[in-house]
Formats: sequence, C-alpha cells, structure tokens
Amino acid sequence: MNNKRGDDKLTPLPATANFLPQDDPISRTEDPVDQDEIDFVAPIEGHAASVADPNAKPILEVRDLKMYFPVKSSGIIRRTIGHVQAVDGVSFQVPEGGALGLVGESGCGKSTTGRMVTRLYEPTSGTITFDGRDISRISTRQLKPLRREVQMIFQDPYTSLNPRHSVGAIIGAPLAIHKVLPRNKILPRVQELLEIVGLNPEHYNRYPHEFSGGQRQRIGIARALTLQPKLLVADEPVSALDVSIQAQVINLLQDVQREFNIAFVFVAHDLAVVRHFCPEIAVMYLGKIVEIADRDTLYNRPNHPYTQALLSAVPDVKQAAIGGRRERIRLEGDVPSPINPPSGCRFRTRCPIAQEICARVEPPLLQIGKRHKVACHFAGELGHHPDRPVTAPLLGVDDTGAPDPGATPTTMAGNEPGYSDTWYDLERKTMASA
Ligand SMILES: Nc1ncnc2c1ncn2[C@@H]1O[C@H](COP(=O)(O)OP(=O)(O)OP(=O)(O)O)[C@@H](O)[C@H]1O
Repeated sequence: MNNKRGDDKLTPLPATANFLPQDDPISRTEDPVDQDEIDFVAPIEGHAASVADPNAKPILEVRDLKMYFPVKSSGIIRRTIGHVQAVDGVSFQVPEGGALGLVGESGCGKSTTGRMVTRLYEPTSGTITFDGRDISRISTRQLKPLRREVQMIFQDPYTSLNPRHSVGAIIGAPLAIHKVLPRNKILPRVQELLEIVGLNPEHYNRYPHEFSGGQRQRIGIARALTLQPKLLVADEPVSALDVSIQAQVINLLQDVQREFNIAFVFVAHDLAVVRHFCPEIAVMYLGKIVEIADRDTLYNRPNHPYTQALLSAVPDVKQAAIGGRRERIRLEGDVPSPINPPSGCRFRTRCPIAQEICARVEPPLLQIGKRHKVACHFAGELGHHPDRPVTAPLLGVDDTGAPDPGATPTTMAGNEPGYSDTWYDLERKTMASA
C-alpha cells in the first residue's frame, strides 16, 4: 500500500498493528536496558527482501559524479597541493520505491556519494537528477524544499540525536521548520511517528539517553520520516548497533519503505546486510563503481575479483548446510591513497589476476548482462577469468594495453546510469540482447 503524497496533507495512520514486526521484542518496550541482550534475530518471516519493480521510473539518477576534496599545505599560506579523489565518476539510478546498495571497504567513497545525493556536499562535477530536477548545484534557498523529499539516516544513533532535546522536539522540529503543520497538530503527528517506528507514543518527552541504541535508531528513522520523503539515504544504519537488533531495524526500514514507497540508497560495508534489503547493488573501490548488478547476479555470479573477494568473507548458509565452506580470498596490501590512485585499474595493486594492461588502461564499466556491469579487463566468474583481456578489442588496444593500429574500437555506452537493452556477451564475444 503506497501513501498518497498530498503536498502538506498527512497520510492517515497506517495499520501499525500489521505493519510492525509481530514478534519484534523491541516494539513498544518500556525498558530500554534489556534490548541489547536479545539473541541474534534473523530477518523475520514475511519480511522478504525488497523486490525490484521493472516498470518503476527512476526517482534518482546520478551521472559521472565526482567529489574531489582539496588537500592543503601546512603553514600560513595554505595552498592546495592535491586532491582526495573520494568519488571519481560514479553513475547509477534508483527507481521510485526501489533500493540500491552501495558497498565497499572503508574509504571507498560510499558515504561521500550519499552526502552528495542529499546535497550535504556539492559535487565537484557530474549531475544528480532527483524526481526529474537537476539538484547538483542548486542554491541553499532552493535546497530547503529538497530537504523535505530527501532525508538521511546516520550511522551512529548516539551522536546523531541532540542529547539536550526531547524526542518530541527532535522528531517535530522538521514540521515546525518547514511549517508543515499548525503547532497544535505537531504532537499528535510525533506520536503517530513514534508508533510507526515501534516506540511508545507516550515517550515523546523523554531524552535520547533514556533509550537503547536500537531505539535511538528508531527515533532517527522517525525523524527522517517526518516530512514524508521520497528518498532516504541510509548511511550504515545498523553497523553501530548490537547484532541482536540489526535485523529488527532492517525489517523496520523495509516495512517503512513498502508502506510509504520510499526509495533507498543503502550504504554499507557489509554485503550480508545489503543483500537482505536491496534488489540492486553497486560495489565501490577507491571512488569508482567496479561492479553493479541485480542482487542474484551479484551474489551468485560476481565477475570482478574485488566483489569475489568481498563475497568470500560473507558466511554462506547454503554452503554450510552441505558441509562446505567458501574459500576465503585474502587481498594483499592496503587500499592505496585516493590522493594518488594507481594508473589504469585502481584495484590492480591488490588484484590476484592483474596483468600489464591493467596498469595502462582503465577498464570501462562494461555491461555484460541484462542488469550487470563490471569494470575489469579479465571479467569472469571465479576460477574462470579469461587469459586474455576481454576489453582489448573493444578498446582498440593489444593485450598489453598498447594502441593496436589494426583494431576497430567499439563505442560502448560506458559510464551511463542504468542499463542498455543490449550488452556485450563475454562468452560469444558479440553484442547480445534479451
Ligand atoms: N571532508 C573530507 N575532506 C577530505 N577528505 C575526505 C572528506 N570526507 C571524506 N574524505 C576522504 O574521502 C575518501 C572517501 O571517504 P568516505 O567516507 O566517503 O568513504 P566510505 O567508503 O564511506 O568509508 P567509511 O565507511 O569509513 O565512512 C576517504 O579517503 C576519506 O578520507
């Protein structure tokens, strides 16, 4: 059931009794102390992972987005001596009511991407189109209405809530700032929101320290829902929480998403968390998307060695059930500095299958399936990477990456957001379509 988004019209209170996880022990609990003592709760039955609607139009489109932070010299005259290439040419789409997961190790640029989408940062270049409007460079005044439609949930529920404000003030503030409701209607709305996120509506006058971590994150979610946003950027929303309550908060987010048809950009370093929530996942490495695909393809047939390494660290329940273990791929070395990233493929310094071409030529984000793109010269399933670079003939270079005068480079869509109807079939080495 999707709510109708009348401008200042509030949705009637949803059937919260059906809407909350039935056996969610945290819901409406009076005592904040015991919450962290619950055993690990697997995602609750009936909370099946979100599904992609193939006909939904994009609510968010990000094209060739870059964020370069200046690095200043020390001393009195602080000159710019370089740039941190935190995000370097990222493109993707998120459909209305859909969810895209952004995953990768710490420092790969996930949070910076999320902060650009919510316009907490102004991008260095590239475009962000939200609901048909280019919001990449809009002014502070123009940002105010956007704040109603795009909200963020932060990682740390301990620091993201003002300890001196009551929960009612925290959740109600956006309603007062945006003058959405008359003063006497704010409290009932706050109580309605508390109930939606599974907290006792009578606790609006308590303070953040009176709640457990999971409950505080619920307050953060209620605050994000106050203005009925169309897009929520959730930046590691459960990683600061005890493992026992992570699944409950994710289930709540999923219910909220379905109930209000909110689109999500879900930032996480944990592939297991994203798998439950997102029908589509983008894997980032050192400021770039290295692989993006629908959930099943990414988890079952990853083609990039970095995705394969990340996935090898995720416990595989099916494999464990038949007594097997997925072999862990250990990556050598550290992530290089984003101030001076490696030439060619940024992953090559840690890649187990890198060859000469990888240092010379940056691999394009090549579409290799209906909903699957990968940026690797040697793209292939684990243990089946080709000996010769699949990209060389397409790029007009030889196997070492040197220009090949005899070759005819193919124009490829490259760094476009979304997917094309045709793609490059790695096995047949021709273009294919559905
Ligand atoms: N305001 C800033 N000024 C300079 N560099 C920054 C700034 N914010 C982030 N960075 C750098 O940009 C890179 C990407 O950071 P970002 O926080 O986006 O990564 P992340 O993948 O979200 O990592 P984490 O999970 O640790 O937050 C890192 O090298 C980080 O040090």
